[in-house]
Amino acid sequence: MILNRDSLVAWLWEHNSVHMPILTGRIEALAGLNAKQNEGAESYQVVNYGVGGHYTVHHDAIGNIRSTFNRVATFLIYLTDVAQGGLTVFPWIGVGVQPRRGRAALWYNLDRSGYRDDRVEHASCPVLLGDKWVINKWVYYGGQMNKVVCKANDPRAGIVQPVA
Ligand SMILES: O=C(O)CCC(=O)C(=O)O
Ligand SMILES: [Fe+2]
Repeated sequence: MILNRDSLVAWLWEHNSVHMPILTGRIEALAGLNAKQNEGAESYQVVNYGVGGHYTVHHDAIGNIRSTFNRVATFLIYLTDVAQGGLTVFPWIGVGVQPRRGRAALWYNLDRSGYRDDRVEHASCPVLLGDKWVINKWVYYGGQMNKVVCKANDPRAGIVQPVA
């Protein structure tokens, strides 16, 4: 038994269903990021928690390494309402997200230098009543080159564009 986590996990790939590329397109439109599997992101991770199911405080970034394959952002989609419990909580910033079918949360795991931002440690509180289903989309740092760094006049790029 894994103590820090009690949930079932499966992976969904872009080619597994015609719906996946549509979902990816929506994530890209909302987040302004490249969320394509391999190129800019991981495949989808589907998670199911039953009563008592939880995930203790953790960080989605892999270690504290600057890697183009580290998870710059998390797009978490809630597939179900949960009758009681099951919130996603961010203890350092004091935010809790109540699962609601169709709701999504987006946060950045890395800072502008590519190191992990400890403030976004989070947990999934135990499900008290009902059943919780979510999908994770982890977006890679390196996949955003043409979305942010090389896009003219994007303030997130941190590059001052010469005024003509
Ligand atoms: O289920 C949640 O609310 C959060 C899931 C999570 O943090 C993860 O799978 O990394
Ligand atoms: Fe997480």
